Amino acid sequence: ERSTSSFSYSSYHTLEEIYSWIDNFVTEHSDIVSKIRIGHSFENRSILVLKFSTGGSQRPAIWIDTGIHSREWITHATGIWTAKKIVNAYDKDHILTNILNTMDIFLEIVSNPDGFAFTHSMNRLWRKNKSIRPGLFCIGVDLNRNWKSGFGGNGSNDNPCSETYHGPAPQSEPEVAAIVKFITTHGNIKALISIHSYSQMLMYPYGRSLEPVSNQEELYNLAKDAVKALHKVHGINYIYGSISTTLYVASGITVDWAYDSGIKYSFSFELRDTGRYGFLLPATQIVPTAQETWLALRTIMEHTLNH
Ligand SMILES: O=C(CO)C[C@@H](Cc1ccccc1)C(=O)O
Ligand SMILES: [Zn+2]
Repeated sequence: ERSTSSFSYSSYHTLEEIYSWIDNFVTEHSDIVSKIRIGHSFENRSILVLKFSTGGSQRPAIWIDTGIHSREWITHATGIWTAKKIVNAYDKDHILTNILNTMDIFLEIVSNPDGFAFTHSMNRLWRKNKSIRPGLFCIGVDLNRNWKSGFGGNGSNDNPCSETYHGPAPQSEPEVAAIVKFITTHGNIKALISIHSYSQMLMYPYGRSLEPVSNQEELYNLAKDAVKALHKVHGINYIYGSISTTLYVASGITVDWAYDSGIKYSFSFELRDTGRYGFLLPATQIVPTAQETWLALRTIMEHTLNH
């Protein structure tokens, strides 16, 4: 369709529908949003990032990614709703306006396009990307285990048939390499937020070890404030803490790499629910989930702006 006005923010969408929404959205809000192609997937789909900017150049920025695990459909849907919220809130919500008057926001909605297409066509519960390699008879690498930091450690698997297969080498996957290249080249990313589902958790590094990060106290208190803001909207409870102590040890993960690259405000969300529907969260919960998540995101972005 020609415009986003007929797009339903309370439904799940296919890859094609999301990519055409992105084009319409950028056209309709070209004063504040632009589209950047940061690379391509294993099956040669474009990897797209939305840039929200009110001026300047190379401003300090916030990175948000959703959909790195393709079956976590609530995360892409939340990313789309959040994009719309940002353009609607600018000049109306004073906290978001302050953020965007100083910082840029980068949002990658479909971080694993091949896996996402596969969840629509063949296997709704597919998690990994779709890379194949000679001699291996299982498909896909877990894109949340393919990062350099702690690569190959506990909580990742060297078996290509495993759901947490880390791949042959750090950043071996084009979907990960594209983000690393973008963030490293940009050089001024101050916060990274990688969004998963489900479990209702807000976590920070490290995943690879139980060792606390240097600013653990600050991240703990920020997570507490963010979770409190989230709870106010629909009464949903989140737990929070470091990944390894709150969930389990996981190595080669996005937020450990970000933190070790100097991004001191690195967080991972696990959105709704706690297991009743799991990855099959009903579409009726998309908007409520996105609304509450926005308050937590804004809290983290505001803190980043002020520190
Ligand atoms: O996706 C998950 C649910 O599908 C759980 C996530 C938990 C996690 C999230 C962020 C960092 C490390 C682990 C995972 O194992 O990669
Ligand atoms: Zn996940």
